[in-house]
Amino acid sequence: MHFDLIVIGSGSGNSILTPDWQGKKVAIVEAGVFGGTCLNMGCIPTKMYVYPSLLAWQAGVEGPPLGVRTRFDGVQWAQLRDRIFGRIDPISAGGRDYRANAEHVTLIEERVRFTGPKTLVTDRGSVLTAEQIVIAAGSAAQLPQVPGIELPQVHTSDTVMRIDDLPERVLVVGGGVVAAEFASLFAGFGAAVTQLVRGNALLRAKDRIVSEKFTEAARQQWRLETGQELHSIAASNGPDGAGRAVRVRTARQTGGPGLEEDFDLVLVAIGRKAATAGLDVAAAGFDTGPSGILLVDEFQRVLSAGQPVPGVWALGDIANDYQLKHVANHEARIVAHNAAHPDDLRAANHRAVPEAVFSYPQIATVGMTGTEAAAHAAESGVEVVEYVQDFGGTAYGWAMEDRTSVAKVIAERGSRRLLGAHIVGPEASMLIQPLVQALAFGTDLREFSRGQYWIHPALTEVVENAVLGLDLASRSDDPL
Ligand SMILES: Cc1cc2nc3c(=O)[nH]c(=O)nc-3n(C[C@H](O)[C@H](O)[C@H](O)COP(=O)(O)OP(=O)(O)OC[C@H]3O[C@@H](n4cnc5c(N)ncnc54)[C@H](O)[C@@H]3O)c2cc1C
Ligand SMILES: NC(=O)c1ccc[n+]([C@@H]2O[C@H](COP(=O)([O-])OP(=O)(O)OC[C@H]3O[C@@H](n4cnc5c(N)ncnc54)[C@H](O)[C@@H]3O)[C@@H](O)[C@H]2O)c1
Repeated sequence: MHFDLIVIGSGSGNSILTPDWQGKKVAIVEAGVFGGTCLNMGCIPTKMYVYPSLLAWQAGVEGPPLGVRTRFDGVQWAQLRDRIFGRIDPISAGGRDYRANAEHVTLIEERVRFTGPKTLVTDRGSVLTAEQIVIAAGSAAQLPQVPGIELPQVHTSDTVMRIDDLPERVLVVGGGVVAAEFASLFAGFGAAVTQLVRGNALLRAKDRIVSEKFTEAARQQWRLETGQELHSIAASNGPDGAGRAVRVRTARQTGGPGLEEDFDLVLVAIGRKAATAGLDVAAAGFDTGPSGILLVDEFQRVLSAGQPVPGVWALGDIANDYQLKHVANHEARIVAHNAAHPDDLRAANHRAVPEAVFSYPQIATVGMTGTEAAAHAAESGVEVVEYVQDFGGTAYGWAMEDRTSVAKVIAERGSRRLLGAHIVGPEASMLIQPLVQALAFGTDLREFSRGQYWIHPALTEVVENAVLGLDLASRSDDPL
């Protein structure tokens, strides 16, 4: 079968099919659930669990110290799950039906792999060719190769949100973003959570203040086991793993005995890998980077031996290491334009990519970490300044009786431009947005802090004061 356009992947790839393709022959290939990761097993269901779990956590933990008699009385997990997927599943099914019934679109529900730069073969052996191909096949959760990993009590984020009951004892393996969100939400609902990490801190890729603050908060909310690796998992209740619990053994990095303990559920969250191997992109001769992503140029054209392959585009988790939905969506908008207007190419913009972790506490970051800013200063000779503002030092922070949350900002002194921002605390994902804007548009931070009103006594005063706290005066007679 020959097409004008084939899109592989129905996550952000689904949005490539703009009215520009009306009347053309288009195929969309989806081997899994229509709508991709974010809708079905990623951003959306996780946040639909995180929000009620946060309410539970606040009722149990935040109310009483403020003098309010709140308490958490338990969660009706199955009801919550059914509400979440009762909303999501029809959206996925509706999206699928819309494409399946569109006259100019062929929906191919099979796994495909490349046999040449513009030739694909499906699992059942159909050969597909196209004038243009958009690769939006995303990434997949990784599993460690340890005995027992196939037991039904072992989950990744793909399956864990569909379970029937809140487990009593949860082991979360990994120290990244997925682990942070699930450890928080399970603990918020009252499960006994143990988190197992190889290193000695969580979210280690982030700015030091984020990693330190979150590691400290995690220790207070659940049990954190550091310096250990998963060694094996076995059914603890019956030889076939059909029993309720599993016996987990860990190996200590420093030697010596690890844990040997029963858990009702193990969630493995040790990273996601671009889906390039399953697509056999090597057969097409496409370039891949160290993490396995497809290499693309600024117009999202796939590279082969360093050169763009005409008419082959890639976007989202398969083509960048951010692994974020807003990045996949941005790249999809770029590809949608470029594939339809090859003589008027637009470049993708990856300048100020923010990320939020919807854990307790919430985290949001944008731009350089302190370490990256120090390297930037050493390389360029510019003076870099940073300031950490406690939430507790602002009026709303007093209202919240907050004693742990912080906003750290990093800037260039001479140019008064923001380099990075890192927030750990309530509403971090929203508080970061004015700083994302300042970074994206290169706003002069004096203008940023003094050229606009900041609502008093809103929590945004944390951001205002963080920027005011930076020593941006280039001379002593040049204060903010
Ligand atoms: C638990 C979790 C929570 C997340 N939360 C957030 C969040 O809060 N905010 C955020 O910004 N990001 C979040 N993300 C990341 C976000 O989900 C991804 O960055 C985004 O979904 C990537 O979109 P994509 O279109 O590149 O890929 P996907 O949406 O994964 O789509 C790729 C599709 O391609 C299909 N496919 C793959 N290979 C083949 C093949 N060979 N043949 C046919 N079809 C194939 C797959 O079945 C899949 O449906 C989260 C991820 C996870 C796992
Ligand atoms: N709120 C959000 O935006 C959000 C939420 C969830 C997921 N995501 C995206 O999904 C992606 C995947 O998340 P993730 O948490 O799985 O990956 P991650 O890269 O954030 O973290 C992986 C963790 O697993 C550890 N690890 C790696 N191999 C291991 C092994 N063999 N044994 C034990 N630990 C090991 C790493 O040291 C790291 O701590 C992220 O890159 C993120 O961008 C985003």
